Amino acid sequence: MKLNFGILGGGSWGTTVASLTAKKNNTILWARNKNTVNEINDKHTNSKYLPGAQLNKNLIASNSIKDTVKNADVIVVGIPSQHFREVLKIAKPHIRPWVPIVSLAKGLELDTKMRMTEIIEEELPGHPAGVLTGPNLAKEIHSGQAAAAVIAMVDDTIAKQLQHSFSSGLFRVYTNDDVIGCELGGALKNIMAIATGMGDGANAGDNTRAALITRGLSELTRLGTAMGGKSRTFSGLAGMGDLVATCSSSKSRNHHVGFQLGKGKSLEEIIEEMNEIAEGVKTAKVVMELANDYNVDMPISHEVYKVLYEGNSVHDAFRGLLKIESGSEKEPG
Ligand SMILES: NC(=O)C1=CN([C@@H]2O[C@H](COP(=O)(O)OP(=O)(O)OC[C@H]3O[C@@H](n4cnc5c(N)ncnc54)[C@H](O)[C@@H]3O)[C@@H](O)[C@H]2O)C=CC1
Ligand SMILES: O=C(CO)COP(=O)(O)O
Repeated sequence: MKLNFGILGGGSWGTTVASLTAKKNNTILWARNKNTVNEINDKHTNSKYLPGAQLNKNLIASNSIKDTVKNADVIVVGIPSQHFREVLKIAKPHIRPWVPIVSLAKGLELDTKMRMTEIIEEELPGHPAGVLTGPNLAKEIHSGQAAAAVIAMVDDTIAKQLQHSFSSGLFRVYTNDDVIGCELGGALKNIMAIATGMGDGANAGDNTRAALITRGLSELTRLGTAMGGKSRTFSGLAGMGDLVATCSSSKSRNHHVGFQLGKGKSLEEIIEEMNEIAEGVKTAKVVMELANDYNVDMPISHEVYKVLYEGNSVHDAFRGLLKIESGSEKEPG
């Protein structure tokens, strides 16, 4: 069945998902920048966020949130986490009742520590809220490389319908009913990508990267399960899958931030030079508070936090991690 998709956010991931859904659904993409809207409609490109990528010709872009959402059967939100709520509030009066809302964002709200589906439930009670997540580096999807994702919704019937609507050719979508686990997997792995980026930038080596990914997985599983996620989710696409892709890819913006820190640049310089969002920078702050709230040990995230916000160097971070006594792999930590 052909659905009407209303997608909010004309950055690299919102545009990519819109181009995918436009293959077999009616899709309108809202971007706040008029030039981006005109470029997508006239040339089928978004050169600011996806240089060189050719978008599906059926994709329509709009500068009006109202026109984007008013007839939509599904709303997809590709706005970075710290601005997610403000855009949802503007869209809210124009969204039809009971329409499912799917988040693409991989972060947590700073002031409230909330996940994006919690924000959806708070702002739009009664609307089924879900997340599309997994190892999905936008630029690879545009170059026609295969990828797998997860649509997580509590309601399995809606999840299956959306699975069909989001799937296309080389983009394979699985379902999961663990919204909390899937959402946390996506948000927490960004901090680990900063950590492996730091190691790569400082030439720490492949063994170090593997150790960080593996211990990072147990760290994010520990917090994720304490917060209500299912441990199995963290070994799936939304957990280990995304962790491996992001922690080992120079295409990841979070890895890029870590890499540049490893090369000795300051966070301010790195952010200044970037055109895109690296969610892990802000998520690291929220995660320190959550680790405290849930009494969970998060040594890697803590070292990343100290480099980002307390003036520690990347070498201090590695020294800090090496000082921690190695436990047993049999224990959950
Ligand atoms: N790019 C990727 O490969 C993937 C990104 N994600 C997630 O998707 C979310 C969106 O990221 P990207 O599209 O990559 O970011 P981006 O940095 O490419 O673009 C961000 C978009 O949000 C818009 N935006 C920012 N602040 C806004 C505001 N206050 N009001 C309205 N629009 C605003 C910008 O204009 C831009 O269109 C993030 O949470 C990211 O972690 C998830 C999977 C893959
Ligand atoms: O989440 C992503 C791929 O799955 C994108 O990662 P970055 O935001 O680090 O580029």
